[in-house]
Amino acid sequence: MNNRVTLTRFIIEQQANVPDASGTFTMLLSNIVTACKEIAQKVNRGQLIGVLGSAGSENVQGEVQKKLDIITNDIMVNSLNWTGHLAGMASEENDEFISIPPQYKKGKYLAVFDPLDGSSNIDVNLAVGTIFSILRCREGVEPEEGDFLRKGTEQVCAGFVIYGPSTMMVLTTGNGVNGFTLDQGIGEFILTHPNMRIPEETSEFAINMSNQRFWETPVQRYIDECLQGTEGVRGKDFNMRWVASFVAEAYRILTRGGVFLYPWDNRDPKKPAKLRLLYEANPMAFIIEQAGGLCSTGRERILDIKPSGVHQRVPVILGSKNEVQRIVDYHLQS
Ligand SMILES: O=P(O)(O)OC[C@H]1O[C@](O)(COP(=O)(O)O)[C@@H](O)[C@@H]1O
Ligand SMILES: [Mg+2]
Ligand SMILES: [Mg+2]
Repeated sequence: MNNRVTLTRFIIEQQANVPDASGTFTMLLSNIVTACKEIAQKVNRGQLIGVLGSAGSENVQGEVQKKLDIITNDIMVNSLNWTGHLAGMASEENDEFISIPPQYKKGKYLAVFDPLDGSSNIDVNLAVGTIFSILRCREGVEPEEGDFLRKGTEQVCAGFVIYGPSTMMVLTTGNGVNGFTLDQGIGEFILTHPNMRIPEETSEFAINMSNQRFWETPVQRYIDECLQGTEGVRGKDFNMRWVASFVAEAYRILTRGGVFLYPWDNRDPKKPAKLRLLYEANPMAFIIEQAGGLCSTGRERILDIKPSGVHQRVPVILGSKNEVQRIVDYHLQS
């Protein structure tokens, strides 16, 4: 007998425990899974199908778009807009939120996503990913921007897919975190990492050190103390990693602990933070907290922030509980 648990079976079994579940959410998630499998195929075939390189355009955030940023966004939008489960969508790659075409029914959920995270890594063949979050919406109506501006605590589901040596999906619906590996042979995600937990202690940090001179004092202090190793107040040596792919950093932390910082900095006064709240920080914060970690701006829990805009950016400090708490304490003391 085959005891492998597919993602589809996992979701259906979880929904069976929810009274009055209509199956809508299960079907929505299944559509996201299909989109991510298609993206995995494109990423994997790379230049064989001519998808690498720049598209020569800019997105709303003034970032140069890669061809794959656009291709993956189209895949997500076109896989989800017809299903009848969504009232609308918002994406990193679209200035305004995305309406459901008039010929299709509007549903009771909103999907927000970063279709290709870490896209600067695509041309150098390093891991990239897709991040998504599902929110509730007033049913059957054309949403307004305000419908998207919900606190992270209100997320119904958050997940990310990492297109690495293996393609994996990490998912939470607020009941722990589970990891699934895509079995290319049968085209199904299989539960391989049940109940992922982040160790509370760590001696590994991830930060873009090239921004050091722009950080605030609490972050300077924390990193200085890590670098002093056994000779400093921490009394132990730290290791450093920086993949420049949020999904890869988060996955590493879920697997072996660690702390990730993309903190506030004063490099560009118009852009004091890099990561976007709705479709990067919030879904990751939900996952990290569900796995026993913490996620903060340094001054505020990410999941408690009331969003002010669909593309709002926030400082992000996440990972092993005791380490994030230490950095938050340094902010409180400053
Ligand atoms: O290039 P930097 O400044 O190190 O920033 C890397 C960060 O930017 C991101 O690539 C932003 O995501 P996008 O690629 O979706 O814009 C994160 O994945 C990563 O953590
Ligand atoms: Mg991103
Ligand atoms: Mg992106």
